[in-house]
Amino acid sequence: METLLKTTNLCKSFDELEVLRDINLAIAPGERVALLGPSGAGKTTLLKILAGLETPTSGTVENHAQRNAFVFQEPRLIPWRSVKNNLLFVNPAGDYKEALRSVEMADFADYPPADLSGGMRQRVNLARALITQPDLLILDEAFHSLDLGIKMRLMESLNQHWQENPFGLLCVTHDPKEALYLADRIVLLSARPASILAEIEGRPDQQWEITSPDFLTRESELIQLLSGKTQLD
Ligand SMILES: Nc1ncnc2c1ncn2[C@@H]1O[C@H](COP(=O)(O)OP(=O)(O)OP(=O)(O)O)[C@@H](O)[C@H]1O
Repeated sequence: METLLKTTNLCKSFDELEVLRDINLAIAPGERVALLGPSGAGKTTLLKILAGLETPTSGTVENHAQRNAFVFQEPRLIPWRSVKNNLLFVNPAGDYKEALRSVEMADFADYPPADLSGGMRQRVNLARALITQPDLLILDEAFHSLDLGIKMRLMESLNQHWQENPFGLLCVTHDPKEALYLADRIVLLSARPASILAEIEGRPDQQWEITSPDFLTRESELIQLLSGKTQLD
């Protein structure tokens, strides 16, 4: 299998605190993977290692992506630039209008980030990642404080972007709905120290509807699995 991103026996401890244990994760070009795990398990730490913001205690990361885009939990917009100029800063030739439209922020191009709500800043953060046309997009709870309606529409929009130009996606979430909707494959993590418990199928095809009986059945199975009511095979 051609690999876009691969971790081998990745381990991380902060002094005595063991956070990641032997994470072996591989993502192929154009593949979408969700990391689903309990709060405090070590998911953000894993993404920070992938972004080069933390060093692993042991193990390796291979990243073959040409253009990586990271969306971290807290928006990291440049405060003195308008929304539009935050996007043009990362890609001066990019279509900022289209990027803002896809996150329903087209009317706010000239706003400074300080005049937006937290959820709006999160959406601009996502637009800023999309405008770089990444071949690897890494999302850390990118939709966490958004209401269900906008969350669904943004996930649909992300899906559209992917269909037009498939990119590798690694998204970290607590939300089974998000994992099932966005990802082809779901990696379940244990509580800290995070290790991989299981890998299960996510979205089966492009026709997958979030309100279909099939989706709801899978969602409830996943919730049971996460709450420990079902044994993994
Ligand atoms: N720089 C650091 N120094 C010491 N401990 C840290 C550091 N960064 C994270 N930790 C600890 O590592 C553990 C995992 O944190 P992390 O943020 O990776 O979890 P998470 O799975 O992303 O959580 P959540 O889903 O709640 O965001 C926590 O116990 C946290 O306190």
